[in-house]
Amino acid sequence: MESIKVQGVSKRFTTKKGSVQALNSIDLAIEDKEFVTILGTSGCGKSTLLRIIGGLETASEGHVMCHGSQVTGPGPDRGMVFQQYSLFPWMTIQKNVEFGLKEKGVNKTKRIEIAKQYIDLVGLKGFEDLYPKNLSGGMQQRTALARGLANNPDVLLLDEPFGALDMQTREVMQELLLKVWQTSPKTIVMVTHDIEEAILLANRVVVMSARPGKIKDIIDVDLGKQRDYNTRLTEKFLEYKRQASNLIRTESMKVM
Ligand SMILES: Nc1ncnc2c1ncn2[C@@H]1O[C@H](COP(=O)(O)OP(=O)(O)OP(=O)(O)O)[C@@H](O)[C@H]1O
Repeated sequence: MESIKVQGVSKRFTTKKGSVQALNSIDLAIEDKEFVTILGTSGCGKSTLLRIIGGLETASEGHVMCHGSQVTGPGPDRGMVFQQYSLFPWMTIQKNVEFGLKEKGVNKTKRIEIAKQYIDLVGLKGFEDLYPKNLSGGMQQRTALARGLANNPDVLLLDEPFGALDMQTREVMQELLLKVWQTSPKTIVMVTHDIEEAILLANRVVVMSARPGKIKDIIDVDLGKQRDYNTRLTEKFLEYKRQASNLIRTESMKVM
């Protein structure tokens, strides 16, 4: 069953300084419980595409369907996690993770239980009563991920969620996300400019061309579901990396 269907989506931004064609005729169908990563050079329109799927931005042409309904704005069926973790600074970690559940009307006992479960999953047990400012960037990002997961949306949209993290924390978070997807699969669409991350996590990598963003190629990643850090060292992984790197290099040359 299709989860997301992007049909003929183009986007032009008009500002005082002129207009920018960010996306050009994007067609993309994402199956239920797929993990799709969107890879491309800086400025090719990755975030714009994700924001249109999330309903935070409108398409100039075309539309997006989510489980058969046209996307006209943000909705609880699509959760988003951004690079800037956008936590509420006046709320504790526990309250931040509970926030979406409260909005959905989940009763107090249940939401405390669910929030604790996800705080535990992202390795923040014991930090529940602290405020975001008391945590490192990596811990804040883990909180944002826990909040996104706790809401249990049908579709999780991730915009460079690990972009600001140091390499080691980033790898831990990638494995964590893989574990979550392996144990409770859901549709995930993630924007990244990290080729290895895109391959390690996804079952399909969408490679975009330089602006105006179009889909240049889609790589089917056949690495099985049980992946971990060592998967990066396999021949198959390196072959996907070669393929994606060549596509990206061609596009980067066009920009320069
Ligand atoms: N709100 C906006 N107003 C005007 N132009 C915009 C707006 N948002 C994005 N753009 C432009 O649209 C193009 C695509 O931007 P977008 O952020 O989607 O690219 P990206 O691939 O996510 O880039 P990066 O990898 O650098 O984050 C860029 O040229 C950007 O400057």
